Amino acid sequence: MPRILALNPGSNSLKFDLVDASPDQKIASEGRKLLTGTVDDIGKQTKLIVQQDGKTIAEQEGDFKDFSAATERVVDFFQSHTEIQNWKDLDQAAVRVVHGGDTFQKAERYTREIREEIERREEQAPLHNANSLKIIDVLQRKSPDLPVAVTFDTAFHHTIPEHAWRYPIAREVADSLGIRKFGFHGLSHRYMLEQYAHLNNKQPEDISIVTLHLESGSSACAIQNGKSIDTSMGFTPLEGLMMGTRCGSIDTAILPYLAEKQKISPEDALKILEKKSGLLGISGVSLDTRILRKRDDAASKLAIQMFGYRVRHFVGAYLAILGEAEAVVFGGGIGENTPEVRTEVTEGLRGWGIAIDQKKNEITCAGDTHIHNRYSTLGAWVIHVEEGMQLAHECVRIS
Ligand SMILES: Nc1ncnc2c1ncn2[C@@H]1O[C@H](COP(=O)(O)OP(=O)(O)O)[C@@H](O)[C@H]1O
Ligand SMILES: CC(=O)OP(=O)(O)O
Ligand SMILES: [Mg+2]
Repeated sequence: MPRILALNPGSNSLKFDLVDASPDQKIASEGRKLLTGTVDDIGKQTKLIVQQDGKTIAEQEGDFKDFSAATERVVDFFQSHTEIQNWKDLDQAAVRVVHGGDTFQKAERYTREIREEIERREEQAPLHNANSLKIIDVLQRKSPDLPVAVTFDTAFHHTIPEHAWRYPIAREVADSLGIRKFGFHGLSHRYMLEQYAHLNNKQPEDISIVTLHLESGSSACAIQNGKSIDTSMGFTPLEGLMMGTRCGSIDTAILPYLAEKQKISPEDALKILEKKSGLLGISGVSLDTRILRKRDDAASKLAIQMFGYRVRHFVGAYLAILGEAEAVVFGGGIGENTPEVRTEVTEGLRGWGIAIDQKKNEITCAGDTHIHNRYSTLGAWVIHVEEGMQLAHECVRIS
């Protein structure tokens, strides 16, 4: 089986997985994850952590000032731990790219032309696209013969119909500037769909569900008959749900008002919405629900309550858009590990038929499971999203 190093630059972290994946496998979870690792809080003095079968096998402190420095250390780790992984046995690197616009519908072999497309979208994904290129540059410098493939968050959403991807703003202006909804986190929404179908012995094309990718960056997706028909992120990954540091959807008139009143540029005003808002901005403490859920102060409680409220708002909208749906699926660091958020979301959906088994909801489950009880007519599931396995799955087919 081809051995793939999957690299996933998030807004805040670099995640990586070493995966054996077969071009014949039907879904990502059929692959085998050999190692997994993260460098969290890039830009700070932080740690590279590598795990094998749930056990930490390496922990290295360092100054990971950017994604290039983090990737260097990841490659160094693999090249120096030949007992775990002989670098020469590696068949491919698979790199997540957040913004591929409407150009890409599947994974691609990395080329100069692909690089230009990624660069063209940098402005619209300022926390992401440039970092994918930094990763690729380091890989190509340190290992020039290693084939590199890329896959795009936007690809899964190319099925969204025009009435949903078009913003209700002047057509000529929007079309001349390419302003439209693209949607992101496609790897994760596709993973949740295919895993849900697998667990329920169904084909993805027979599934209509709402998937929720909830972590530092968060988004919801309405999936009808196996296709994305709407998603909460838009032209950029700022729209939609409240996130770790991003505000999500707000009145657009706030941006110029903020700039004028604070005597700052629109770019600096945007930075407040991108980096100083969300869970961090409301709690004043942290973007991390692991910290917030243990705190008793009103601001931390409000942050979690608002986060859940806004997720519920989108779930309600997407159930209405779908007309018929069989489940709501929670995934991502927050979706998988924060029962308070799942309660906040599902309590309000009792009228739609969701009935939760509170015990199941409280325990952090290791595997994928449903958290509804037997009276529930709408399912509620927690699926542990493996974006790295999905990356490997999508890229192995082009090698
Ligand atoms: N065990 C946990 N308990 C509660 N919240 C968690 C846990 N793990 C992760 N989270 C939440 O998920 C966020 C990070 O998610 P993570 O999956 O590491 O990805 P990313 O950096 O891509 O957003 C954290 O900031 C925190 O809010
Ligand atoms: C698109 C996006 O916001 O990605 P992430 O959640 O990995 O930062
Ligand atoms: Mg992420």
